Amino acid sequence: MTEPILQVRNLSVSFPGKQVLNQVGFTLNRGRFLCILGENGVGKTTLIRVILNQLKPASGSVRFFPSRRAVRIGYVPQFRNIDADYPLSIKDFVSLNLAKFKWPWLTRKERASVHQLLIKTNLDKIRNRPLGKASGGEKQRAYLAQSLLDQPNLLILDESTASLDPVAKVELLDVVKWLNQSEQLSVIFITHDVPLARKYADDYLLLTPGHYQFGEIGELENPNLWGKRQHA
Ligand SMILES: Nc1ncnc2c1ncn2[C@@H]1O[C@H](COP(=O)(O)OP(=O)(O)OP(=O)(O)O)[C@@H](O)[C@H]1O
Repeated sequence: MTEPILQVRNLSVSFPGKQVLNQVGFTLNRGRFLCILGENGVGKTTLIRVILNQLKPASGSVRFFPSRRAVRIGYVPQFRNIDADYPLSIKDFVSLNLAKFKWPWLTRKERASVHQLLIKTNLDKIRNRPLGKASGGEKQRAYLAQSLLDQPNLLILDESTASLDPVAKVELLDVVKWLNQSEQLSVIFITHDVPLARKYADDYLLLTPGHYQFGEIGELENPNLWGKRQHA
């Protein structure tokens, strides 16, 4: 086992009239791929918001190792469609997050790092295509490339494969898994897709109302994520 990068302990979150997370705890070790599973409304996004320090928990703690400063977090959101007439090329979209305070153009070093990211995410051949004309999977890989610009060591994918077709899901997650293994990138992947979690994750955190399970993915019994909703 490697050392931890993130440790969550006894985390509870309540909204008016509703407890969402109850004493949740888990450890993400460096270079591990963790998937967070759970039915709609159980608190997956809430947990991520606490980890990103956007929400204060009622109790419990979130610790980063060796320090908060040493952990750079990349975030890939849920798929959002982009208008077909969105004009920026894939390359320019990926470069958007570079802080261009002084010069509007990219330095040689910045161009090289964007170039590398386009190769890593299999977008280099279509780098000049307008993002609006790209497929759903290509758009999502462009978000992934953009999130990698700051060289994160923790990547959070927030239902990023939802609404992609099976081939596009695999293309995205193959890149993430390759980065996870070759660069020791730690990954948190929120998904409803249990087979996909089994294919890519090392560890799982299953949130259920009032409870949770955490362990290695091989120990996960088939959760009925939809049972409650279907019978409600
Ligand atoms: N700011 C808020 N104020 C009040 N209730 C909230 C707030 N944020 C989230 N909730 C509620 O907390 C619960 C958990 O929401 P959350 O978005 O974390 O669930 P989730 O597991 O990510 O769901 P999904 O799979 O549908 O995205 C939901 O019932 C939601 O309505």
